[in-house]
Amino acid sequence: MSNIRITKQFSFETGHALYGYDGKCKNVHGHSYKLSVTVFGKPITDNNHVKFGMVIDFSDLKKIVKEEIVNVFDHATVFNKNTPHVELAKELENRGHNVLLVNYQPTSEMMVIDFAQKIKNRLPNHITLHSLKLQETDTSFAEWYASDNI
Ligand SMILES: Nc1nc2c(c(=O)[nH]1)N=C([C@H](O)[C@H](O)COP(=O)(O)OP(=O)(O)OP(=O)(O)O)CN2
Ligand SMILES: [Zn+2]
Repeated sequence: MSNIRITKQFSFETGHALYGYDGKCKNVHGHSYKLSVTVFGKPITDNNHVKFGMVIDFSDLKKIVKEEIVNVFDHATVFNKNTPHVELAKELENRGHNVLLVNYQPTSEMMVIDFAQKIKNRLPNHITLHSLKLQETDTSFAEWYASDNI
């Protein structure tokens, strides 16, 4: 049986600020992120299996990505907890805002690395994460490929 790649796309609205950055993105601002998740494996050949013909049910992939990423990042503002932005984050949190402190600078590159690890940890053994594409704006995106990270 052939290996087949399948992709599911997600979107979420997230705020962030790049502490120490030398451009406008040092300011708190937000993006309508688009995330494409591609996995590969062999379609199930057992015709008695409820998932017959599927590599992984799109719904099962959706559940993983929603729980690990979309539900966590959507309408949250992400700050690097290793910067003075932690003070701002605490203030916002105290005022009831949805704040996410991460251990990295929240660029698209670093976010996509984080997302890859989180998704890999949740995939069944017979399914491999092939790639992620995280689109920050219409013209800017970062990609993670398993083949680039062997
Ligand atoms: N390598 C990276 N560069 C930048 C990132 C990033 O995550 N990785 N992030 C930002 C800002 O957060 C923001 O995304 C602005 O990006 P940019 O593409 O410059 O946005 P514009 O609105 O100027 O896009 P145009 O379509 O060119 O108008 C900055 N850099
Ligand atoms: Zn930005």
